[in-house]
Amino acid sequence: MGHPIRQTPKGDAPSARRGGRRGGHRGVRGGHHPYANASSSTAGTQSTMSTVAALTRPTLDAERLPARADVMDVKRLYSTTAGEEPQTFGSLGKTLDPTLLQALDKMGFEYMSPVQQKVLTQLPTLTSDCLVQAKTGTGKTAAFLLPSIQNLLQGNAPPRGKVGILVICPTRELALQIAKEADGITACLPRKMECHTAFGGTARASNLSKFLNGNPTILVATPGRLNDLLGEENVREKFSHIKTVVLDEADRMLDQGFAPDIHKVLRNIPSKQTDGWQGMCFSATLPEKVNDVVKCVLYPGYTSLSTIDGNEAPTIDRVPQYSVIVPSMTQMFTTLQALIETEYQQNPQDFKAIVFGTTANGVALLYDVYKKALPRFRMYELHSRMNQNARTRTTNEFKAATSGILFASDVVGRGMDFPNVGLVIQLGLPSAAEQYIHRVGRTARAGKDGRAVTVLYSNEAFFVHTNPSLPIKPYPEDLSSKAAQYQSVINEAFTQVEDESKAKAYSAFLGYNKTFAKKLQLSLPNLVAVANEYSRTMGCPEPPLIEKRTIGKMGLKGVPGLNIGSRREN
Ligand SMILES: Nc1ncnc2c1ncn2[C@@H]1O[C@H](COP(=O)(O)OP(=O)(O)OP(=O)(O)O)[C@@H](O)[C@H]1O
Repeated sequence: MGHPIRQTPKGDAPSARRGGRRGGHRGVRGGHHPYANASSSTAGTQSTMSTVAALTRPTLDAERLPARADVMDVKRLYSTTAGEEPQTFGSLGKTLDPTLLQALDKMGFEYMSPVQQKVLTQLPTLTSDCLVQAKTGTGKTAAFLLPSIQNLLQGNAPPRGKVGILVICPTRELALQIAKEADGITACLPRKMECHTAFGGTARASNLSKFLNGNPTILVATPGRLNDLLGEENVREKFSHIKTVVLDEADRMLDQGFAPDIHKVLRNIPSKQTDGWQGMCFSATLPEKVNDVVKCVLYPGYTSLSTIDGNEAPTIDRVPQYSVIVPSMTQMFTTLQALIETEYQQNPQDFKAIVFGTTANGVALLYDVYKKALPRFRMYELHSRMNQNARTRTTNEFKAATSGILFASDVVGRGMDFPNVGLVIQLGLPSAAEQYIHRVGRTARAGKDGRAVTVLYSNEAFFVHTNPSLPIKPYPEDLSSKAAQYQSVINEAFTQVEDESKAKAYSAFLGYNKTFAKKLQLSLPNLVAVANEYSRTMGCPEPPLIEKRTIGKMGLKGVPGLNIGSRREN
């Protein structure tokens, strides 16, 4: 990964709580904290400086200001099924600093969500280690930021220039989103608490220098760039007074893909055993196996909190979930078109949807074709083949959009909060139930309603049967005849899509499905036959060329039906 450590500008606010409680049940360093005790003259100076900073960086400030929540919806949402009203943050008494309460009020956070209430009232202390599970979109971000920030405010702030809270999360987009929420929560402190981000994709040097020369009390980072930076001695020194380490999307951060990176990070910051920092792990999905691996950040005896009943699927109850099973690859694109049209006709007002594809190149192709086939919608694409600027721009645009369709890969499958998405479509086999659940969670957030539809071809249909706890029902309408009517529209759209885009999608399709060939009950020649059917559906007269080396890497050497050759020479 490549990219920035970015400094967060934000405004300062008037009042401060003096002194404050001292927390910590084990060896947390105490000491003066710079946020709650600013004298009025210091606070005044800071305030003026921040105002200047804010004025000179208006765009950045606007980008990072959290939107106000819809209080009425949230009150209904956070009520218990027994009809009990949720508690307000104000009812917590002295648990939270008045400046944090003031900021929450500004953000429109009046009532605690169930996970926030559990964390703030049921943890033995705000610095206790915890493993926390709560459904998607129910406010886990504030649930880990509030106690960790409060801890700094009650006498445990690190010295100036040092990192106090490290949040590690899987994607760049999520890092920015978490940082924005941290900015919101700390917006009313008398003295600015800087939140920096570190993630791949943009200039390293300038951002590193901002981090080193700044005062990054909070750092939100993705593991790759964080490790890259931790290779530098002066960066490691910044972590000498770390108080809290949060793993957001903990099951993802500790799975095979990320775990080595996390372990490397942990080797480069003070040891938990000797330093006693607080560990917090949060996710909507915490499969059993996570319990074996969380010990790298949590002490034995850590507190487990969950807002999900034992056998319940961690998807939001308000989301009706459907599957559409398509008999063959040839109907995939027409069925998606019919589905979008049908859903739109049912809910035309502010139609805002996300369509997840299985691979980045597959998503790019979907975007290319539906831009032509569904011109009435504003289309967006978001995947790892785009540069970071384009990714950030699209993220911000789609967050702000009242309607439109985002074609996305899993870079935004977890954690991302796109307000008012009313429909999530998944096209192709989700790699695991957890991935399915997180994608569904991009809708019905913060009290809003939503629907989710998964479109699978027949060999992929096992996904529904092998995950019986997921409340997926057959789609209430047979879309086949409607789909057939869109054949010419799709064919025409494909004539306008570049061959290169088709070839990349074809290759990605082969690579992705090869890893699931057994589950799909496809022999390798049959897998290639399905991929070739996919390419014919895209209007390719013959299967796109695929390099010998790529075939070898995919483990498809010698499999009949492939068109071996180099696209570059042609
Ligand atoms: N107490 C609250 N009152 C009003 N809105 C809230 C409250 N807490 C969180 N929100 C809003 O709810 C939305 C979802 O919150 P958040 O992104 O933290 O959910 P999450 O549980 O982390 O979701 P995911 O599992 O997808 O990561 C955000 O827009 C957030 O600003």
